[in-house]
Amino acid sequence: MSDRPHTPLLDTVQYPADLRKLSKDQLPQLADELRQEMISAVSVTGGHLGAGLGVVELTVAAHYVFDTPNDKLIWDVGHQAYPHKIMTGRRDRIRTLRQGGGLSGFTRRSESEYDPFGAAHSSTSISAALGFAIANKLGETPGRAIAVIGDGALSAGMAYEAMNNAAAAGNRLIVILNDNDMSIAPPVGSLRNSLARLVSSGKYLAPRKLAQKLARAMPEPLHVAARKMEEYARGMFTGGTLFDELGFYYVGPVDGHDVRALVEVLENVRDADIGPMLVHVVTQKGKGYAPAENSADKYHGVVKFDVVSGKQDKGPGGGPPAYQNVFGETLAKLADTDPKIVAITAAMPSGTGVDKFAAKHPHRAFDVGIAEQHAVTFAAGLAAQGMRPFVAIYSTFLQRAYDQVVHDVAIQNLPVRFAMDRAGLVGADGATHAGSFDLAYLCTLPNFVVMAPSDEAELAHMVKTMEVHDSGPIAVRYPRGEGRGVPLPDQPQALEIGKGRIVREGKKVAILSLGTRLAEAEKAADQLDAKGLSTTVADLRFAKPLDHELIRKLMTTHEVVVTVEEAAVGGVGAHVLTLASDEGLTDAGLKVRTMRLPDTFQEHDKPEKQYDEARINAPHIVETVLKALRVNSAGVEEVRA
Ligand SMILES: Cc1ncc(C[n+]2csc(CCOP(=O)(O)OP(=O)(O)O)c2C)c(N)n1
Ligand SMILES: CC(=O)[C@@H](O)[C@H](O)COP(=O)(O)O
Ligand SMILES: [Mg+2]
Repeated sequence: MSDRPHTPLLDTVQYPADLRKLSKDQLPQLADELRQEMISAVSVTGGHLGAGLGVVELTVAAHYVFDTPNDKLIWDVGHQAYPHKIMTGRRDRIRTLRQGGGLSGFTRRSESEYDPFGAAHSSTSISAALGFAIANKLGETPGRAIAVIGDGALSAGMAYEAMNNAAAAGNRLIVILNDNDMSIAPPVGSLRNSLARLVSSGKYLAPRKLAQKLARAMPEPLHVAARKMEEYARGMFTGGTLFDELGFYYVGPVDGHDVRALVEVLENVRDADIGPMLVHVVTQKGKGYAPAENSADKYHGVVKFDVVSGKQDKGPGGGPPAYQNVFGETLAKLADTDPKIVAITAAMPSGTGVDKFAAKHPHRAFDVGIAEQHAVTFAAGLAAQGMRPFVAIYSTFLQRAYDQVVHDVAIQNLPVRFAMDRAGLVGADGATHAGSFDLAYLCTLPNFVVMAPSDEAELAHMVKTMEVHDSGPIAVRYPRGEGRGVPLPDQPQALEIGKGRIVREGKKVAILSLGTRLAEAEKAADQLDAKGLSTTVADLRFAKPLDHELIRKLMTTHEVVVTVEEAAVGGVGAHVLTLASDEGLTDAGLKVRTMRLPDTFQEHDKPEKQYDEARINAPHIVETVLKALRVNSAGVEEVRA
């Protein structure tokens, strides 16, 4: 059921200016209607549901109290910003979320003036907000910057780097910590315990008490007056929190679902002039929608679903396994007999398949939180001490740890194993999550081995290859989603490093494929053969080291060589061209064409459409070959001028 809810009050609010005309007593009803509208919208689009449900009241209160868009409200990650989008002039498009041509699933500067800073990778909000605040200070411009950051995102070092630096912003900077005691999975580490202690009394800070405390913190006359108040000194604010040490005035804990209390607390915070403040708001991920509240992941990310039952439209099931699960299960199996294997995830246990490993080997599985840099150097330390660490990180999130990859792993030639999931285009999450750059950023590093499987069985073999490769760093990249449906090997076999394979042999055209484009390469070869253009298809397997022998042979025996990969320029095509140039293979007139992702940040859409737009599907391979040969689509050679 996706019927639209009845929302009389919400219908009067298109922008925050409309919201500010309402009385505080009307806000709970508005929040209820906003929540219903969001559930209804996401039921037809899919997307990030639980996080947004948890911040409905916070969204209303923040826009009610602060002067957005002049005050800058910056949502960390942006996956919780759907209620914010509904309240900031985008309700008419909310049912296009994450669809081709529709609204982004995250905040985006190009989408609205109410999105002052784009996001999707976590833990950037405080730094960005500090930038706005300091710019206002230097420009003597009024306006605050408010960063809303989750407890999960607060596990990343960047958040502390920003806080450590924030004093200069004064009261222009406000951090709202949205503590729902959840990341995608339950949060981890000592920080979680520390936050739990702050909320452990079960009592929330009353706005009245906050007003008194803030008065005490203000300059002397007020301070003295406030000290005389009866309720002095026994409030919830304890001082001495980590945040105080970092120069913030800690306010909390505050009930994040009591919209009236939230408004009053934020009004007090807005009006206090005592330096940067951190408001600790306690919320529940999935709040107000029973199926989300009751599910283990709080409906962090969902596909379309039935609103009444909460049942998600996951299809019939029984299809090929997802790459992430092939990785996790293969590694778990190898670890049965290899006590040195350790698996590390940075807050993505299910997304990376590390949960499968953890189920069998809990003491050798580490979720380090959203801390990719730490994950990589932690693995480097493990490797230096003789362990076999596998760091499973989405390709896009590994970008954050590039210096650790170079400095801590590659330069020291340590055998850290990198499992890079979500390589290539990922669909609805769009450009921020596309794994486009890993080949470019890894293949240039001395010491690295870089692989890409063409199907799930190849992935199993590559995991085995990584296990036994103790002489230096090794990485494998594979896409989001299901495999091709090929049988998985009982005993994965280690591949010979730097050796590709011929999948089919021809004479005139050679397609060198890396990764799962192989299926498209084979389709293209069928079509080229049918036109009388006999085509070889090679599965390179290794982007680094390249199979020099294979490539040299194909380049000296074929008329056209086409490379194809699911990665940006600078990947395997670039390295094949470098090899060809180094060896003079193109000197005799060989035609080489490289097919790769375009030099643009592609918009969110269905992956198949994105690949079509990228022009690396079978028809595009055929077209590229025909153009290189100056042959028309009927296979007839064009007369050259
Ligand atoms: C650098 C980075 N690593 C991992 C992720 C994947 N990710 C997105 S949301 C999320 C959980 C964030 O938890 P929290 O900040 O508490 O927000 P909540 O979903 O609980 O509202 C994670 C791990 C990411 N977006 N960015
Ligand atoms: C917001 C975020 O970064 C994650 O929730 C991400 O959207 C998950 O992507 P997958 O669905 O590919 O695991
Ligand atoms: Mg959280």
